[in-house]
Amino acid sequence: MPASALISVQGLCREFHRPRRFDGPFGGLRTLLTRQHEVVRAVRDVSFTIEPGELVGYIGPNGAGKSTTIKMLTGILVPTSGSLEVGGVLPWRDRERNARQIGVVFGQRSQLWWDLPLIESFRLIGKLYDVPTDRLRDTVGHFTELLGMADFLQTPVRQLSLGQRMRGDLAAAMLYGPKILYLDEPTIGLDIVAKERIRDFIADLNADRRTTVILTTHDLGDLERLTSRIMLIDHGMLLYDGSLAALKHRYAPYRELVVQPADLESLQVAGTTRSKIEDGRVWLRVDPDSQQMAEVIGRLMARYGVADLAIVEPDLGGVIRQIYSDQHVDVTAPTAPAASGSSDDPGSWSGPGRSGDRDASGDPDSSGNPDSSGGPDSSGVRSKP
Ligand SMILES: Nc1ncnc2c1ncn2[C@@H]1O[C@H](COP(=O)(O)OP(=O)(O)OP(=O)(O)O)[C@@H](O)[C@H]1O
Repeated sequence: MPASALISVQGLCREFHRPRRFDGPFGGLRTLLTRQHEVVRAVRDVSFTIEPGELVGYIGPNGAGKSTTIKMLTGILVPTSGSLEVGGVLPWRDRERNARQIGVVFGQRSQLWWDLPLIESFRLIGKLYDVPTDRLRDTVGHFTELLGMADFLQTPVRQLSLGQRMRGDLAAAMLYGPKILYLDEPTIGLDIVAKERIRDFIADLNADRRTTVILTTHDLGDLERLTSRIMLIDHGMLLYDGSLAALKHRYAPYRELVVQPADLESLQVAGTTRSKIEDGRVWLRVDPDSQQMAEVIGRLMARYGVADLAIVEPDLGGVIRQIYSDQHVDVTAPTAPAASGSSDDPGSWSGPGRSGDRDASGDPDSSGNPDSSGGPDSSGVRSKP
């Protein structure tokens, strides 16, 4: 692990065993009688390191393995194999020490006391984490201002709106000054104003306190606003680790000019291809590596009367949709020979490789299988090149 890394994950695997379900007329009965199990490889041979102060977007479609990874990082789940270290601690072995250095916010669940006023939850958390009274008061005051919580500090948590509760959860997770913040869908279900407030708060924490943030989200606005590094997981495998800009460039290596010309039909501009015509406007695709945008615009303006013109960045939503829909992987056994991936700089793409240390361990999670060790992944996988 690099000497400077705060989080180091090597060959991390996590499997779950679940009953095999049969379809068809007697499927239910067969499921019940056969009691066969299948192995779900929720996380397969994932490796990465995160430096102090990074703000990383951990993304992937539903069921990709994001929450399972976060649960291992927070010590809730024991890895089937591989190794992970967070601030010098093995999270699943030393959960208490790990808990002191991390804050966790799950968008769908609250960590606050449901029946207590929000401020009382804060006080309790301060006590649990031995925060000196003065410091707690200052921190609560500061967060109350930043997150606009003054109006509902005395309100029982069960009466808070989703946006208010989320602000409370975020503040609670940071009251004791953890160096790492795990955020699982922190803006889910919020209106645009509430989202912005939460994003600003996260950005400030990262900038002012150098809090390391690992953000799991399906909201592309969160990614655009907050993250420069993206780790993309699908079917349990880390497929991409690199900058957001490189990801866009790989999948949408073009810019678009949106033009409202006087004469729609005759518009032909050298160095561009038409990608769309809608509402009297034409979308012209330009490859910025081979064409100077200024020259293309110059050619366009010289020949045509143009009422309106805009330059459009590649749409991250389209990029991500394309990546997700390109994956063809079966997450469950049986297995087939592996294909290997390759890397790109600055972002790297990877397929499955060999897992790291075998480290089969006991498992507090009822759905896990203590006997299942990971080991080299031999699943049939087609991954991004
Ligand atoms: N306790 C469990 N028992 C059995 N299978 C599980 C368990 N937890 C997760 N899985 C399976 O592991 C895989 C990864 O799930 P995980 O919750 O990590 O995905 P995710 O990327 O967080 O998805 P989402 O975006 O929908 O929250 C899925 O196939 C899921 O069904």
